[in-house]
Amino acid sequence: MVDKKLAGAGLRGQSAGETALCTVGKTGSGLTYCGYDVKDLADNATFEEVAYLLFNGELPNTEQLQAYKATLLTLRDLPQALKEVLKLIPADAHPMDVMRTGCSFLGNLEPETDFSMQQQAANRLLAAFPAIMCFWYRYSHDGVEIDCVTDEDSLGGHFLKLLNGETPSEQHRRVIDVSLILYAEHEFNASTFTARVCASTLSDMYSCITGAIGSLRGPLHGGANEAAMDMIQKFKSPEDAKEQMAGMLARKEKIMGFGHAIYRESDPRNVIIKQWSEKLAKEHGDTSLYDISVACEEYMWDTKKLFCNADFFHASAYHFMGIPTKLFTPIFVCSRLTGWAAHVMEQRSNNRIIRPSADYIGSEPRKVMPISQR
Ligand SMILES: CC(=O)SCCNC(=O)CCNC(=O)[C@H](O)C(C)(C)COP(=O)(O)OP(=O)(O)OC[C@H]1O[C@@H](n2cnc3c(N)ncnc32)[C@H](O)[C@@H]1OP(=O)(O)O
Ligand SMILES: O=C([O-])CC(=O)C(=O)O
Repeated sequence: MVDKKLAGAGLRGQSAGETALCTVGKTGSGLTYCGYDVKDLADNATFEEVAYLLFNGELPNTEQLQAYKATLLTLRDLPQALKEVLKLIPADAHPMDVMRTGCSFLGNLEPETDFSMQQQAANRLLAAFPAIMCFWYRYSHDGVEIDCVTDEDSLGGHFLKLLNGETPSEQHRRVIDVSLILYAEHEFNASTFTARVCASTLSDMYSCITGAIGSLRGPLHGGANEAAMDMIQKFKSPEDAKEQMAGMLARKEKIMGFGHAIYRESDPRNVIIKQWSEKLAKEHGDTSLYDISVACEEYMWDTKKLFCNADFFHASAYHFMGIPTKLFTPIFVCSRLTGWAAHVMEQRSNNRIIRPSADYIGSEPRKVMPISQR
């Protein structure tokens, strides 16, 4: 993994602090959580183990994992007042706005009044996010008030069961788990940095996470998985994809799901989710969307040396699992909450308010003229 040459706008290449949580573009496949390669974790761990790792710095043993999952299990249901708020949000609302409101409102009901409650607040959001997303979605789209408690052992399985009302297959449970692992943490990305800036003012956990959701929402960040889906669905065939992408590039449009602020040659998460997308395509019985995605990948590399980031093959993978496109970025929230909260805790453990300087490019000093003379 070669480092991208980093310089210029967007604070690129400037260190904005220290972290023990993650490296991006440095060693191994290019992404590590607390020293573990993301591929190793995706192959050999579950999302709950990764959440525990990010919060504690070490992977859990069997007893610790069982205890952690048992804690999360008790925190999955939503307070009635939050359900009532979610019922007020219309079906055409942006689901990331729903997540933002859900997070913020829970912070009103169960505020983090003291930093000794930080792990509790993080656990609560981790356990409740799938229900916040699915309760709103099923109520606003199908008029169904779902039960927010399921017998699914994992958070990924819990989400799929809340969404579909039926027990997910082993393969779907595994894919969603891998996806949650891949999205969990990524150093000082825009949304995590938002959370850390907020934490540096000694604000509460819910405010930090609400702000981070707002940053993740944009199509240059987490919103790209949804935008990639909208794009590939418009392509009729691999040949059509290449033709249309040529037009987009000629018009200087950004191709969503490609490129990265740090990686230069590849995003290590892509190869993992791409393999799962291929498996799911075969299970689905129609591989055309996967074939179109592969054509996009080849075309972008051949013409622009741009590679798929984590978001691109997530689009087809989620689609093959029957997940509505509008829920793609909220799933990212359910996962990245672990990284965000771990960064908030790390910031608090050695805090100085984050307050950079700016290069002034405005007017020279001048006097206020009376309004009648302007
Ligand atoms: C999980 C995540 O958040 S991963 C990121 C998800 N976001 C996307 O997929 C959105 C599409 N991608 C992008 O907009 C960008 O690649 C970003 C925001 C991810 C990174 O931005 P930067 O670090 O500024 O990109 P970078 O410096 O590599 O850009 C180099 C050139 O490639 C172009 N470029 C980069 N990505 C793309 C793209 N996806 N489509 C078309 N052109 C692109 C840039 O416009 C730039 O061209 P220029 O020099 O003529 O201005
Ligand atoms: O690191 C970034 O800039 C964006 C990204 O891939 C992530 O947050 O997962």
